[in-house]
Amino acid sequence: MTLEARDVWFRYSRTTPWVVRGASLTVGPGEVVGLHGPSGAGKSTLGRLLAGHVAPGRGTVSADGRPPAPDRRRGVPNPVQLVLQHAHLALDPRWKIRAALAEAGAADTADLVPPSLLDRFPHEISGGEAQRVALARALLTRPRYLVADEISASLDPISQAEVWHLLLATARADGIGVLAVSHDRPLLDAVADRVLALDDTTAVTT
Ligand SMILES: Nc1ncnc2c1ncn2[C@@H]1O[C@H](COP(=O)(O)OP(=O)(O)OP(=O)(O)O)[C@@H](O)[C@H]1O
Repeated sequence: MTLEARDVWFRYSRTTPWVVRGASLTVGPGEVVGLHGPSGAGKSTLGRLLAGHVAPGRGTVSADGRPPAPDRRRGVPNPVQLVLQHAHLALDPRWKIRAALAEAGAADTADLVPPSLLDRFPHEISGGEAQRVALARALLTRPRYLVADEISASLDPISQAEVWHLLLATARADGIGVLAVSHDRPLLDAVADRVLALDDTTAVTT
């Protein structure tokens, strides 16, 4: 039972260079793996591949042995959820927070989102609060794995700590495997069980 990329290659079109070149990594249930590397090395692209938002040109991606994808026929969400840096962009500006969470099947959000936020629109909450909502929405789908791509890069230190506390406490309690993508090596050292480097030429190394 793992989230796994095996010798994955990806390019955005047939005429452009490969941006992920033979990357392999695993994330186990309840494990927090950091992914670090220079700008443009392909970290976000690898995160999108692991969440099934794009398909590899070569190699395979699997979550507990299956391609990461929602089962729409049965109404089962994607077991791999992706949370990104700019949370406001992930929230529909026309929907109040309560509705955004309800769409994710949220019955009880009390532990994840302060009730005072529920009747506000996304433009009426801060960046840190929006990231908390985006994270809550992903967690409420009860994922097996979560790819957290620079989720705290735009936040002040207090909001950053709150978002990571929420994520790590839930991941530990529910056995969710986390791939934490960041430029911030000290952050990864603080939150991850192990940190991998995606260098700008080839694959993931420890
Ligand atoms: N939608 C896209 N279409 C074409 N090329 C893209 C697209 N998204 C990313 N790229 C290119 O793919 C390469 C890898 O980008 P990616 O965002 O995965 O790197 P990264 O390691 O996450 O970078 P950063 O740390 O700066 O966010 C870059 O050269 C980028 O310009």
